[in-house]
Amino acid sequence: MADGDIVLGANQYGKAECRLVRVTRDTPVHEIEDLNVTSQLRGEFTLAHTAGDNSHVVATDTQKNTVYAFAKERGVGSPEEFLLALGTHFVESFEQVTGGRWAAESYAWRRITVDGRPHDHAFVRSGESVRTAVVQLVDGQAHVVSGITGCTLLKSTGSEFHGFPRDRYTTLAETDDRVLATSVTAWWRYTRTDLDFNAVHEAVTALLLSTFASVHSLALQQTLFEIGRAVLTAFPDIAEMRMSCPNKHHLLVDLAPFGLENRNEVFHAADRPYGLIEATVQREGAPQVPEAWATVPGFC
Ligand SMILES: O=c1[nH]c(=O)c2[nH]c(=O)[nH]c2[nH]1
Repeated sequence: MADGDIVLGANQYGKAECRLVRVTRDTPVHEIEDLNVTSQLRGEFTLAHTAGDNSHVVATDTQKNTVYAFAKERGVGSPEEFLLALGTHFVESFEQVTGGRWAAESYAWRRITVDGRPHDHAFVRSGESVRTAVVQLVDGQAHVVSGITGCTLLKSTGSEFHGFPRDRYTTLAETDDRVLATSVTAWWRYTRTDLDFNAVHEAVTALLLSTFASVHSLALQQTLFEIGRAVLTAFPDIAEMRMSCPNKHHLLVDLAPFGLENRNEVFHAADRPYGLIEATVQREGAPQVPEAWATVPGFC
């Protein structure tokens, strides 16, 4: 190959956003699992790009069909297990597939209550956030990163912000009582693939919420770190946690022109611009695994 030749770099391909609803109807009490699954293969696909030779190309249509067939044959169970099964299948079935990325969002439903009783087969979309998972197979190693997105939280007190530097452009008043609101996107990386992912996900989410509520916040940065610290302390199988949180500013409305006092009661919920606070919380000295994060959107 001569210097200056044009060659193919990193690539992956697959079917994005396979919307999958699995109904488990072995008894009159049905269960539903609702996912949006993306499958992307990596491996030896050079000739498909450079010569139009598709002999290695597992069609994206086949990848989509596999998602639905697996839902029938093995069920979902948890998004993480489902994605691990998909990835393992493609790597083991096709020599040219050396790895890939399998991702899912999952949406929660709860039963509709009728006459005080949960209905057998009628549901209402619920959930305060969307659950997310990314499984990657890289050099024979499985990386599992789970998370939540769109989890909107608010504290009406118990939040301060002061002590920041002031220069000629600073107008923000110091405060020892403000509204703190955010929409959490969080990801955490597991060190194992044989966990009860549903149970751990529920427990991590509950701990995230309770820590947000109970930490007396001196800044959103501090709240994020405390959430990460709580999660890593409680779950030894989680190696690190990343969070991306807009600071959804609630601006005190000046009611003085109307002769009214505003004692932290009336706010303008501003939508932009917003502070954007992002942080990783990790165990000191633990090995870094950048390949697990490379395709998780929005993180440095
Ligand atoms: O929690 C906060 N962190 C900041 O960095 C910041 N900056 C700002 O203007 N308000 C806030 N609030």
